[in-house]
Amino acid sequence: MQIQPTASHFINGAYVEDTAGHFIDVVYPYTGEVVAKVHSATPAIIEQAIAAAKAAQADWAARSGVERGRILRRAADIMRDRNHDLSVLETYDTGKPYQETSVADATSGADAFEYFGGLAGALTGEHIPLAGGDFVYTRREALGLCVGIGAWNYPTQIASWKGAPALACGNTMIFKPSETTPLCALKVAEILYEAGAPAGVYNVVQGLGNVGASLITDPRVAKVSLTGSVPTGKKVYASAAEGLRHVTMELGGKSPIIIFDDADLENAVSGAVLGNFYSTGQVCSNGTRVFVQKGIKEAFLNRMSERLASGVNMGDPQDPDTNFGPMVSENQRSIVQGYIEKGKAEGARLVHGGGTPEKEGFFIEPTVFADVTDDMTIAREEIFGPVLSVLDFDTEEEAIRRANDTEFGLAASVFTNDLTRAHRVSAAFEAGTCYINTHNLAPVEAPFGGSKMSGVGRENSKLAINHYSEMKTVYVSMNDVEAPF
Ligand SMILES: NC(=O)c1ccc[n+]([C@@H]2O[C@H](COP(=O)([O-])OP(=O)(O)OC[C@H]3O[C@@H](n4cnc5c(N)ncnc54)[C@H](O)[C@@H]3O)[C@@H](O)[C@H]2O)c1
Ligand SMILES: O=CCc1c[nH]cn1
Repeated sequence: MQIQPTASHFINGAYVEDTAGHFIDVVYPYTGEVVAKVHSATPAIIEQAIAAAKAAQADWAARSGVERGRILRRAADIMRDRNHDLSVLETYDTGKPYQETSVADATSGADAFEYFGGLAGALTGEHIPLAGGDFVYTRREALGLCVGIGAWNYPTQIASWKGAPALACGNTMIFKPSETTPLCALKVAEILYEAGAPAGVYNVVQGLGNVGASLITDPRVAKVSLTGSVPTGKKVYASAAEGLRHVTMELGGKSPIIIFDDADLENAVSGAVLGNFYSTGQVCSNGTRVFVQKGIKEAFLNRMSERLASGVNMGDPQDPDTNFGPMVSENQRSIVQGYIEKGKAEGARLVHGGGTPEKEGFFIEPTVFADVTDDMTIAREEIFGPVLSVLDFDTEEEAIRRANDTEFGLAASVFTNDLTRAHRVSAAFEAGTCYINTHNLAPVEAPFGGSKMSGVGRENSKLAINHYSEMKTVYVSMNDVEAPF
């Protein structure tokens, strides 16, 4: 399988290159080897992409929703047919195990194109009757040229979650992947074009933050959707505000999982595993502050340690038996190591892991701390790695107050067998995406996004349509015009 892309950028239906742009190395996190190289976009490439996406938009929006939807659904079918190759590529790009990528990445992207492809033909305005026979009708219209900017943890999913609703509504898109994982979005662009999306409708340009910044300040751009960290979100939101552009901000988190004494222990451990160690802990909605009620705490810690000791298979991410891969980069591994050292220094009790195995690749062991207090750095800052912190509590009121005591508000979950408590706690959470007796699922049918500093707007579900379109009001008079003079 070829890992090196045909060229760095995909613009106007073709791969394009400008070797004047500096090199970005694509490093395979399992071996540390450079497996591909792309060039960062030059000002000429950025201009080419903006001009192409702008020129393509009117014709794309003028097509019927059914036609746009058919193309998106065809793209979904191609993605599913190529799931194996796309998953292998996702694993090279990120280091996530093929066991995960083969069920969670291209499949999630295909779900987005299928779902929004299905909705495209059903997008309508409404008719509003008024006094005297006058009426208003509304037209749901595309915003225009949208820019998507991605993080490195889910490159195919992010490129698709932004592209699918944008294109369904009649917008065109320029997507800039993370410089750490530049490969997968190119495949999404290639597939959309093959499925029948006209040239210029979905484009990909490579680069670091400066390329993203140039895209979002161009007056031809109507909207920016970022998936990234809170510090980047603040900068991008501020730049977008200069031009009063629409925004979606999918940012970081420090989400709580609350486990009550009456919870099913095995399910609670499974939820905490999913919420801390899936994708080697590199998931935005991870529940890294695990509040465990005192009566179940020791049983929870024992079972978690047993499951980690017997269940984790760390190794070659392309091996389908591997279920725990390396961190995405050496830099991310050293950030996580720094947090583990802080956890120890600030007095948390290391219950499991904490080390870096003697093997090639940017591996770090799944790590569990107990006796974590609310003021410790590992309980306050997003780590974005496989580090689970257990904090114990006595009462429901206390757990909710402490769970909400964070600037973030991405996700939250509660594990209990008490039905009314489950809904009461979910209502009290200050978070955009809540779970009862599970964690971290993100089906395309459900809104996904954050409250507080974790973001603005929602991806997925019918709500995403509102973030990629706007309503035009048309007032129709059926009467003579009354004027004062
Ligand atoms: N809420 C979500 O849905 C979600 C999903 C995945 C990841 N994330 C978050 O993403 C972060 C990890 O990803 P990361 O390290 O790639 O994030 P990051 O903020 O460093 O970078 C994200 C993207 O923004 C670009 N960028 C950086 N500075 C920019 C600027 N000034 N203008 C425009 N673009 C700029 C980067 O090149 C990259 O493509 C974590 O905080 C994680 O929680 C959130
Ligand atoms: O990384 C954040 C988005 C996500 C959550 N679950 C799967 N993808």
